[in-house]
Amino acid sequence: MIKLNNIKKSYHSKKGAVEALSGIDLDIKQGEIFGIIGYSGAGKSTLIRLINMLETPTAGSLIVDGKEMSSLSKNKLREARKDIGMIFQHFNLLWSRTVKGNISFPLEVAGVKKAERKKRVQELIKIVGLEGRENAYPSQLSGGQKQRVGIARALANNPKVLLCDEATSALDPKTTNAILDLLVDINKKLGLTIVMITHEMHVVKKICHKVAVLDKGQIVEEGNVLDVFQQPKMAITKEFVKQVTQNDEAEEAVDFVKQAHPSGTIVKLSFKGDSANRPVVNELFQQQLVEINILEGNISQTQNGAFGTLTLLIDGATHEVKRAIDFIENQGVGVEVIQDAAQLIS
Ligand SMILES: Nc1ncnc2c1ncn2[C@@H]1O[C@H](COP(=O)(O)OP(=O)(O)OP(=O)(O)O)[C@@H](O)[C@H]1O
Repeated sequence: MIKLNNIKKSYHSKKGAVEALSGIDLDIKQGEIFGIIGYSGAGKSTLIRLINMLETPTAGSLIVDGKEMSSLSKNKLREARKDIGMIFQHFNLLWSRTVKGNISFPLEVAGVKKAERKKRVQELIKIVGLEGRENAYPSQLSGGQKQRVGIARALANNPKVLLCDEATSALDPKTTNAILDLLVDINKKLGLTIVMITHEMHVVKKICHKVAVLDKGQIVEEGNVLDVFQQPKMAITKEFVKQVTQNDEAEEAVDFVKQAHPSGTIVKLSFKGDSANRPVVNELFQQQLVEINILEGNISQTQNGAFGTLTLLIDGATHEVKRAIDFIENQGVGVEVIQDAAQLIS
């Protein structure tokens, strides 16, 4: 649905040229929710604004729904943009228009007749859950409701792609989750391709199928969300993953146990997909060949399945500890030895 091939973008400022994007390749498939994560200044806004040609690339090819965007005439580009909706961090609503009026606006611009417009606005209000708020002005709405208006407006002309520019960054965690649930719902019901830029890994974890990590104008890592969470390769990706997996209190507890039980073996298990649902530890308990203490654990749900970690203190004869770890690994569970009292790794 969206293909970027060696896309570059430079800005010229008084201080000289700034290369915001230096050779981006991306292939976003129809119906995917694709997250692009990066810190401030990484080039996220530039990248997302390129997809609907609010910015023009300095070099490279950009194909959306089979069309090379940079070679379209003004009229053709206007047409192509109808297939690409966009929502923003600060909603960008028209403050003098009601909810109805805001949602109706892109339909008016597209020349849709009044009766049809009215019907479509009602449909959109239902999709985004704003029934009863049709006549309210933006100043009378909560942040979440404002973003719902933004979403309805972006969907008005039945786009194929929805671009989300830090769409939940101005919202509290509960409202963020409600808006993310709505986006997943829309993706499923309408088969819409969604591209989100964000600096929050929670957003990626909750709704994206794939993720690309943007750093200094380059994609440094990309993949299926579950794979990236379980095996982040680059240091920057590890930092982002920690945003949702790090539990400082649990780490302190593990440090305490390490000192208190220097003769125990501590292992961190990582579960992914199906292995997260297997009663591996229960089976070890039942075998009664080693002593097991659970030190910490967590599980997260992504659009590609569950992943989680469990830290165990295992005590017993060396060969039994080794057997227990082999057993765990044979169940498709990752094992990282944190304290190697049984000298498993020689
Ligand atoms: N219009 C512009 N003129 C000059 N430089 C620009 C312009 N827009 C962006 N830049 C520069 O390009 C780089 C990437 O900016 P961009 O806004 O795309 O990053 P970002 O990841 O979206 O960051 P943020 O989250 O802070 O908006 C930055 O160095 C920025 O200063």
